[in-house]
Amino acid sequence: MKLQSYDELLHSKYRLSLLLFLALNLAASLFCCIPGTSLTPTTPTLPAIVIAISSALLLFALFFLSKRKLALLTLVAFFMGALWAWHITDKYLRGLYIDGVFLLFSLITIFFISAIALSDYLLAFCLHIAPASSAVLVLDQGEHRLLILFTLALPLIGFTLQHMMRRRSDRFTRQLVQQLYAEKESYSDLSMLDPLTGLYNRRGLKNRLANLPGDGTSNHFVLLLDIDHFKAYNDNYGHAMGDQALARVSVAIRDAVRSRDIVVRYGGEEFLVLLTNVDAAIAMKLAERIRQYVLNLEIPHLFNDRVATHVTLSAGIAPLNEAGFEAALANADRALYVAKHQGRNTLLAWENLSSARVVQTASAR
Ligand SMILES: Nc1nc2c(ncn2[C@@H]2O[C@H](COP(=O)(O)OP(=O)(O)OP(=O)(O)O)[C@@H](O)[C@H]2O)c(=O)[nH]1
Repeated sequence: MKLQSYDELLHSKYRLSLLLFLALNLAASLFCCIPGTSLTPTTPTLPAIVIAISSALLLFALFFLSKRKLALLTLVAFFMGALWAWHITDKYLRGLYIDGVFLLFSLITIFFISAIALSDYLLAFCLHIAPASSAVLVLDQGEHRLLILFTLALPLIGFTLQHMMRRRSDRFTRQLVQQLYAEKESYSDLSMLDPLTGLYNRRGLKNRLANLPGDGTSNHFVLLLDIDHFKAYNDNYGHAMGDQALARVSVAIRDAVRSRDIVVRYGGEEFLVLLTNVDAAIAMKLAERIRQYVLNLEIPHLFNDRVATHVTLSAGIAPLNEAGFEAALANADRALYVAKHQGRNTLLAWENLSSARVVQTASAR
């Protein structure tokens, strides 16, 4: 789950609470308005009618007009609470309910609506019950003060505690989602990197290829590089030294190209560089710079058979065109193959294969 979807979940919870709150207010106010359903045959009060109409209109608006988050709950809760207080006062002052049952019944109805719909929103909960509770306390004139206070205090304390617990668990869930998301990101980054060299692996290359910048007309080049006689290096200097040499060569390759070029450890001692948005001349210059940087490392390799006394590499380069990446890779591979056979420590362009012109041969042989 993304943080965004967690926020969407909270948003839909908010929306549902608002809908439920309005529906309960509508039902309760209709109960007060419809003749024969009320406790006494009096005409409906104006606030009850206003509650019914405004609840119905808001419900309609929320259902059909907007899916956006409208921060209405607190405002609507207070508005409805004030109307219910007015309704209770109006009815009570008509003198039909003098035994206190009406006040308690009204109070419990308001609490019921709040408890069902607003239990997650403490401010809205308090604002909804406050006007009616104050009205009931004033109208009762102290006759059932203890009973009313008990009816008020018990749910209020209960809901405050419940609200605090829910806030804690919401915070915890949000942190958890955030943490999981961050870990997922870093795992997916790690899975795209080669642990020895820190360069992209094939999975990383695939990912970068999928998000390659440019509009399709850009000039990209695939450069394939292979360390010369690396088996002999391993055999003579040991695998650990071989690893060190690979790491140093990787740094040299990375240093030789631009930050927008994509450097990949393509196989054991084979590297791939995707030179992006570059013309052929610059691509050749960058490729040659890699060859030179690796030579300049002066990693001793006395078994680099007739090539040099240091670690060297050979390279093939080919343009990435409409034929696609696999075709460019195959072309670069062919050029690399020929470069190896032409003596190694050599850079060969695929276009020059027919004439087998060596662009740069070993200057430091
Ligand atoms: N130390 C080390 N060696 C590796 C690693 N991956 C591949 N190799 C070695 O690289 C060597 C590649 O040898 P070959 O494919 O025969 O090629 P080469 O000896 O470089 O000869 P040419 O490519 O023809 O110049 C093998 O000995 C592999 O064991 C690695 O991660 N660490």
